[in-house]
Amino acid sequence: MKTYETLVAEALTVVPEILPWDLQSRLEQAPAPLLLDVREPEEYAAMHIPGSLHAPRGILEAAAQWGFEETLPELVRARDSEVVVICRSGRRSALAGRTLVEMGFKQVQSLKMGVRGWNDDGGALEDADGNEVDPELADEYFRARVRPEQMGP
Ligand SMILES: O=S(=O)([O-])[S-]
Repeated sequence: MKTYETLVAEALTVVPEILPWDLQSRLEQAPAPLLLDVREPEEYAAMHIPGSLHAPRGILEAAAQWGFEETLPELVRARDSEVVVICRSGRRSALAGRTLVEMGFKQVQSLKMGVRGWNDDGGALEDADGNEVDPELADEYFRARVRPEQMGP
């Protein structure tokens, strides 16, 4: 049996990470990498990095291939170029990144610390209407809320 942590650690052996401040500088150079947010729809709607494409992990494989209702042409076309996968804290993005690597994507990176780290580093976030999100509200939104019964025996 593998734990969540083990699965993420294994994924990170094939998916390099990029730090938020390095992504900020990377975005200043052309061509910019494709930013792919794989969080759930309500998470993306609440706040995301401006310009990021959204493909929840649950539909990632179909989004990354031609011929499906979920196909995202921009993502399929990025197979040979840089893709930075994004989630809240950098775990789901590692797992999703591994899937993309297995599907033949050549330059996949995972945003270390996710949108949470991006916000901590002063990166801009916007909501579903394109309004800028207050960094302090974002900080509160990203705070982990693990209930006692979720901690296990
Ligand atoms: O999976 S996660 O890093 O977004 S909490």
